[in-house]
Amino acid sequence: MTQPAAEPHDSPGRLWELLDDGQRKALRAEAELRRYPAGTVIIREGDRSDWVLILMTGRVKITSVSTGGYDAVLAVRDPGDIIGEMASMDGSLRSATAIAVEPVTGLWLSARAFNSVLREQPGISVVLLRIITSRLRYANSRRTEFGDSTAAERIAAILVDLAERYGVPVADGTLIALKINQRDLAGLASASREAVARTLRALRADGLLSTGRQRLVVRSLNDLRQLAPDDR
Ligand SMILES: Nc1ncnc2c1ncn2[C@@H]1O[C@@H]2COP(=O)(O)O[C@H]2[C@H]1O
Repeated sequence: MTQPAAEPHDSPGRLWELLDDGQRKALRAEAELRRYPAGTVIIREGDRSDWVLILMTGRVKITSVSTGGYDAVLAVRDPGDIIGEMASMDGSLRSATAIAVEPVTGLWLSARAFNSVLREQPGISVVLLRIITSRLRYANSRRTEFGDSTAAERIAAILVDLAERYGVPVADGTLIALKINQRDLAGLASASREAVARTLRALRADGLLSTGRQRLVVRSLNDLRQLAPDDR
């Protein structure tokens, strides 16, 4: 799989890429390398556990049980990102579930070791703060952008985001190089599965998208952008 594109929405970037050599060395000194096969539930929502994983290879999807009772995808985390920092920093239960979409390797640190490195290297905390601030900004913008939008517009916005982050040029457009199903799209767009199926059908009919088994090709990113809510 190709390297992910930079995150949209002015993200500061991924933790590992933002650290200097000394900061990386301090984390590495306290870490164990752990591996998780594709499909592993690495973190389970509601569990009481406290450790972090800095992803070195493989992607992870972050899901949370929605009011409808199914798992809604909140985000996809890429190599360089950290997961598990929330419970490790505030001692609360795990806020979401993290599932390996691909085989994952990462640097694992207990919360105690992680917090002690943060105390020794306050620069890492500053980077983390920037990342968490950007996540809140993104959540806020999603709420306002998505507030008045239709399900079809939200789905279009999510497809644009995914194509920008994970797009690989192919003969007929931009392939979203990420295993994602209609249920995942529904979670990301806060839409029903029926709305996703209907919207994908309409986009296919309009020649904006082609779909196969877990294969999505955006045929015209510009046209799709026109359908997404305005202030993206
Ligand atoms: N909205 C989100 N965007 C990205 N990552 C998240 C989001 N919500 C939760 N997570 C990650 O999922 C993890 C679940 O365990 P924690 O609550 O310890 O820490 C959480 C974060 O690392």
